[in-house]
Amino acid sequence: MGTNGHEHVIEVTGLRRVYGGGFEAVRGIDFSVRRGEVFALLGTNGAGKTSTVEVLEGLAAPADGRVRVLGHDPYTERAAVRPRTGVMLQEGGFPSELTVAETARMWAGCVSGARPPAEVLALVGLESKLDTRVKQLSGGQRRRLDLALALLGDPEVLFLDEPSTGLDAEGRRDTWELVSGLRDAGTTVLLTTHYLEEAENLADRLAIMHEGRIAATGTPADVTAAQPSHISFELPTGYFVGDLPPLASLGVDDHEVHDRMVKLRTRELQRAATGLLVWAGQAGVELRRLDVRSASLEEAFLSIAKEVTARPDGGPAGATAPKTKKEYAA
Ligand SMILES: Nc1ncnc2c1ncn2[C@@H]1O[C@H](COP(=O)(O)OP(=O)(O)OP(=O)(O)O)[C@@H](O)[C@H]1O
Repeated sequence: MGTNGHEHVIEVTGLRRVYGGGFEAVRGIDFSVRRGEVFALLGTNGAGKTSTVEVLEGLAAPADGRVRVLGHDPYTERAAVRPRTGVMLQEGGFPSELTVAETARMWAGCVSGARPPAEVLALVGLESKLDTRVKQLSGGQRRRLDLALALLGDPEVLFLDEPSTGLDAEGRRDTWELVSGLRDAGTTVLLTTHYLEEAENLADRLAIMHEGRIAATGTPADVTAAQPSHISFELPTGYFVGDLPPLASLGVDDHEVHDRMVKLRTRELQRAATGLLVWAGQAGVELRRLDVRSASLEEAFLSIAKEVTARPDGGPAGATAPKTKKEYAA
């Protein structure tokens, strides 16, 4: 697709990434991100999110497949892509003796047409820490500094690897507001996160990665719609489950009963809830502790994660179990 109008500014086709020891961390994935969209990559630990984002950032070459950022190959055409993108790595490393203001000035020196450092530091709420040495910042404040530096070049595309890890609830909200504001101003954002609430709040579209593949993708609503909803209530006194209308006829997939609490799972929430309430109205009974709930992104995520654990080998599809990042670093 072209690079004007509603173009895809990030395009990933058949991407594979294989590490030195032969471990295939990314096993052929496809997705694209449109201009001005926030796209979230979610996944279990070791799913391959960072391995994917590093290729998009031009830090590593794919073993196979095609990746384009703003119409360019980010690895071989780094010079064309880098000035138009902002990158917040999972672990930013700064000289710890420099102050916040010095760090931002130093970074600005490496960016052509950089925004005034004080401006981006104010955007992330670090204006009162300008003279504080980096080593004296809290973990959350360092993440904010990371984000400020990613914004210095006023990027068209922003890569954020776990931007709110280590932030307190307020800091996380501030980051969400900042990212929403950037999106409203036309910035395309690709972020990885472990916070499902963050993806639900921020992402226009998302992909859930699992063992190097994309297990589910779409808008948060699309992804949750694929999961069953739940209805629970207490069986009225004197009634048995068999007294309820035939559950299959209400679109109920399965049910369980514990201590008179009935739990129904259905992909047709309205039909099931209506059938149940009409039955209760006609029978003249009250359904105590009634709870009707659509699936959440968390349920979608957990059901994908559960599929792994339920598999006979209980582990990743590859022959060798992946090592931790620390083991590789050792
Ligand atoms: N340098 C490396 N060499 C070999 N394997 C690696 C290397 N870095 C990561 N891996 C492996 O690749 C897989 C994917 O790692 P990656 O960091 O991309 O996952 P992630 O989804 O970002 O995980 P997390 O949520 O834990 O950050 C993991 O199994 C990891 O152990």
